[in-house]
Amino acid sequence: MTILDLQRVTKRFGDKQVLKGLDLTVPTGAIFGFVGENGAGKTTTMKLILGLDTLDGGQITVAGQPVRYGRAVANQVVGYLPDVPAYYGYMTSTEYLTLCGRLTGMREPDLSNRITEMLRTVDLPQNKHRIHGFSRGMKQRLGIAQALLNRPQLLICDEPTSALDPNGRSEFLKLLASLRGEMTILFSTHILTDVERISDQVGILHAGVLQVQGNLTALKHRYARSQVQLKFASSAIAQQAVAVMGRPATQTATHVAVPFQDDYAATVAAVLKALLAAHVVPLAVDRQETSLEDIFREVTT
Ligand SMILES: Nc1ncnc2c1ncn2[C@@H]1O[C@H](COP(=O)(O)OP(=O)(O)OP(=O)(O)O)[C@@H](O)[C@H]1O
Repeated sequence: MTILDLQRVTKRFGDKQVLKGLDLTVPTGAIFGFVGENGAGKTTTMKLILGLDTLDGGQITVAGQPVRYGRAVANQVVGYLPDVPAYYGYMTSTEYLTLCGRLTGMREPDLSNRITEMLRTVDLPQNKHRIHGFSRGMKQRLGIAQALLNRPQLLICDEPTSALDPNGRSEFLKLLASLRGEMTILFSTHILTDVERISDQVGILHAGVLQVQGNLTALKHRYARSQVQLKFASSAIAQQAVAVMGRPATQTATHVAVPFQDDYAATVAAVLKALLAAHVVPLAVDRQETSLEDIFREVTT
């Protein structure tokens, strides 16, 4: 089942063609990490999904319903957390959520019950504190409470962790992960380790199209690069190691990566033999795993 489907979507601002025929499919129930360089068009794509901007070409459907600019049909099933949520700072979180709920047609007593439930979900106290005194992390959590108020099937978050410190990020990711199974989540980010931590699906936007999309584990398998990684005490020793190895190797500061075809053990044995013969001793030897960052670099450069 697919909750979100973009087909051949194009979008231009002036003479800049941002989206050039974007196809994107998000399976129901996925946590989808949407990544791309600055200016790749992630926010633009999210605004198009929300019907907040006009499509130049192509089509978007959310839960089987076509999205049209300015029409909120699809928005009844979508919750949105913008990159910089705007609040009325003089309100308390309960007052703010009450306003949001009323604007979307929620009524008492469902609204009050839902607000209590959502504040508990995002771990915010139901008290008289005004939003202007909230930390960035608390504001992001309030943003999620607002986005979830209307029981969306699809939650869209635009760079939700970029302004948070490591603890705030970790808590926020746990909150998103705790929603798994209740809804589908599409979130954009530059922090690839965040995607690796909670996403099962990933899409990499580059040059106006999705260069790669799919299950993260399958992608890592597909892009797996077989390399032995060696660590040395200094860059000078690493450089010396490359010189005595007699095989292709890439040095990055104190590390040297040696590609191999099939046999990890045989490669390590041959490399160590050459190094020890020259009295060059590595501090560590490891098999390099493919990270999302490796895949990102490969498809965007
Ligand atoms: N309303 C607009 N008018 C003109 N240009 C725009 C508009 N909105 C976006 N752009 C341009 O479209 C391109 C894509 O912007 P967008 O914000 O979608 O990228 P992004 O991938 O979200 O970037 P970032 O990661 O930096 O937030 C950028 O070059 C941006 O300057």
